Amino acid sequence: MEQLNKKLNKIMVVGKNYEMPFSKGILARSLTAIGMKPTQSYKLASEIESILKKEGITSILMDDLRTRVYYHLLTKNYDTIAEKYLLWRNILKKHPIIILIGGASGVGTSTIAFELASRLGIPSVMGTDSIREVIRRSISKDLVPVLYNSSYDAWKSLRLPVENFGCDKHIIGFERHIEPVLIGIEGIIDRSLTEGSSIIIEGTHIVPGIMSEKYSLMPNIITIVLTLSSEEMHKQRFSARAKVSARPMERYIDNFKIIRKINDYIVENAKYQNTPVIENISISDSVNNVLEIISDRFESIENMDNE
Ligand SMILES: Nc1ncnc2c1ncn2[C@@H]1O[C@H](COP(=O)(O)OP(=O)(O)O)[C@@H](O)[C@H]1O
Ligand SMILES: O=C(O)[C@@H](COP(=O)(O)O)OP(=O)(O)O
Repeated sequence: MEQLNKKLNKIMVVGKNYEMPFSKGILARSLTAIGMKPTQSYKLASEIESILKKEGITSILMDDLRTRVYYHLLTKNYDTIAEKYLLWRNILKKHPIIILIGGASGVGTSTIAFELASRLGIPSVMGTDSIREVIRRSISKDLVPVLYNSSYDAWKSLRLPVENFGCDKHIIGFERHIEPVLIGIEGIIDRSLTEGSSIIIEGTHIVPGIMSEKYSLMPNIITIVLTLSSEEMHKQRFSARAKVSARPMERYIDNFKIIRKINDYIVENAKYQNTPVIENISISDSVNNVLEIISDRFESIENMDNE
């Protein structure tokens, strides 16, 4: 095998449970995640690859690769980045990180989730609309009709006449709609914690304060809410999405007032729960904001070891 790797000029990176070919892209993204400019990250990753090849290495342990990256950063005078790199790698290695990204339809939860996953090397991203689809298969429409609507038109399936609801019927519909989905979300979180694997769960069904309280006490479960204060910008996101997916914008524009109400409701809950709220105007600013929030949690995540 080693001979073959040499012939193919391939370097295998060996982790605890898996091995994969060395990728400059993956290494560069992990450096970008801690604040290095993409061009510098890629240059550094290329330098490390050249050194490994020059030394005739065909297989390297993940831990050894980390150490090499750390020292290479030091030799290039990236001292702060080197320390940050070590800290991030140690945290991600020792603890599963569960990132929950909530926000009304169209504010950008899936976009930010995928971007974050790529930067952090988190292998799983799960949309709450997919979780909802699974739950739909196990709960009949007759039993929970609101589950079969979208978040913004669930109110149409409320059984009692709408005037019987003291509160806002759209919000009651939304709350009833997300409730069964929470069972699935919590199941996935529990499974990830038991397996020790990191995951990002995103979608409109993530509402601060509505999930079981035990999760808010775990520092490695990080909830973030995205919003757009500008209604105009929010509307434009639906048309942008319609251009690249099979989701027509009309449905969302027709229900826009209710979607905005859901946005305000999620943001209000977030503020009440001290959950960070990010204005998702620029993708890179939003991602950097989330990365900062995660690194602010490092100390408490590390302390989990001592409890
Ligand atoms: N920060 C951003 N800047 C510009 N466009 C964005 C940004 N975030 C998301 N988008 C775009 O907006 C649309 C809706 O985003 P999406 O992630 O599908 O929303 P959600 O998952 O919250 O419904 C997509 O076309 C996406 O590419
Ligand atoms: O229920 C909802 O608000 C959206 C959630 O999906 P995102 O827009 O958040 O991806 O799903 P829909 O039923 O419109 O397919």
